Amino acid sequence: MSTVPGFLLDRVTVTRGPTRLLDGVCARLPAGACTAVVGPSGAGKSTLLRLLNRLEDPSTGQILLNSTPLAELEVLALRRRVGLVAQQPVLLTNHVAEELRVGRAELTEHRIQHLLDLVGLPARFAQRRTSGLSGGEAQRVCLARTLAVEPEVLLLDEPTAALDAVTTAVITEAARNHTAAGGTVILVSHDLPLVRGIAEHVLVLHHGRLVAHGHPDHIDYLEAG
Ligand SMILES: Nc1ncnc2c1ncn2[C@@H]1O[C@H](COP(=O)(O)OP(=O)(O)OP(=O)(O)O)[C@@H](O)[C@H]1O
Repeated sequence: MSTVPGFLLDRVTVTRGPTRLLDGVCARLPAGACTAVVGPSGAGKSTLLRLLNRLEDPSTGQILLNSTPLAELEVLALRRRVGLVAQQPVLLTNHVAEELRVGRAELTEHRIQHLLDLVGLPARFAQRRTSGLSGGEAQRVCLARTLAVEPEVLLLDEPTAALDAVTTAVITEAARNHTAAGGTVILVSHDLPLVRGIAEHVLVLHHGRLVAHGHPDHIDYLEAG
């Protein structure tokens, strides 16, 4: 097998009972770029994303990261390299500063201030209780918590769905900054203007199958949106 930077999906199938959520998907998700995964509801987009940090495993086929099978990597170590920002923010602690230290206990005050700044939250938010945050603020804290671990890959699962314009702009900027710094972004989104704005590469799924891939300018699915 040749060395392929980024993820390589090799005939990946995911079955649940009689249902094929993904069906023989072969794809490359290049390192250092933003790849968007698009397609209609139920196409298997979130399932694909969840495979990339092993929240799920393929039923058959395999996934390689920089030519190493994910199955050979220790799961927690993989999740530090491949950070997920989910559609619904899930906060795990009572205070924002504590939340940012979930994956990196030694985070300094200075670094916490920097992370809050990156996600457009004022410094005083470090002392805020997580229970009082708005949906957009909670999503930005989740993004900061993921960035705190400095993952090489950022998985964004519908991160801007039903959020305010400021939060959407912050997440878009974070995705751009991540690839500009050499990192990899995999974005699942129904927001086709967002996809056109930040993705260099698009995968189109339909009924669990990869039906098109390439540059956003050459993807009919984006034109229809
Ligand atoms: N555990 C499961 N058992 C059976 N079917 C499942 C299971 N998990 C997901 N599905 C189904 O698999 C299909 C793919 O789900 P997935 O969440 O990956 O789609 P999606 O493309 O992300 O959809 P959306 O855009 O609506 O979020 C859906 O039809 C879903 O209902």
